[in-house]
Amino acid sequence: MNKIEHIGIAVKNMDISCSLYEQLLGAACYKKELVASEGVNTAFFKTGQNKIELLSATVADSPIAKFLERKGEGIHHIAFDVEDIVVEMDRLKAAGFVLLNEQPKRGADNKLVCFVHPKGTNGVLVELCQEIKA
Ligand SMILES: CC[C@H](C(=O)O)C(=O)SCCNC(=O)CCNC(=O)[C@H](O)C(C)(C)COP(=O)(O)OP(=O)(O)OC[C@H]1O[C@@H](n2cnc3c(N)ncnc32)[C@H](O)[C@@H]1OP(=O)(O)O
Ligand SMILES: [Co+2]
Repeated sequence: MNKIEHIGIAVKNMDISCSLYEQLLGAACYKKELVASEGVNTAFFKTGQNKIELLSATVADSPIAKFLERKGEGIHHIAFDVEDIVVEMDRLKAAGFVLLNEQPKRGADNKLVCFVHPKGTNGVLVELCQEIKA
């Protein structure tokens, strides 16, 4: 795991939260992206080496919608940057962690991603991110 790639924050209203985080961080959102496969709209902010990812739900039956229903707005996941996501997935599987997708899947911001079940990480949803090189 190279570094924290982003911290994912679940929000109810993307426009309101984007304005709030632009004020809070003193930085404009540099990318907004729909990830239909996850039922999310995302908005990214750069904070030095790391990023903040705001996530709002586009469909009722989606991870973010369910999270908001259960827990309300707040930190949803921590994403780590990895060199080779398949190598890391194999390492974590061998170590007994439960992966939520068998194969890397397309995430936002030009990444391949995989999620680790929070049950095995002290209740923290962890995401692995590998940059898709041109
Ligand atoms: C990929 C695009 C973008 C990117 O960065 O590129 C994203 O980050 S998209 C982010 C949204 N997508 C995901 O989160 C995919 C992975 N998540 C899942 O597969 C599910 O959300 C899962 C399996 C974590 C939970 O789904 P489930 O249907 O089981 O939800 P429940 O509400 O029944 O919860 C079960 C159990 O898990 C706890 N839980 C749920 N979400 C979280 C969370 N974010 N952090 C910590 N714990 C979480 C929930 O509290 C329940 O625990 P229990 O003890 O049973 O109450
Ligand atoms: Co994420």
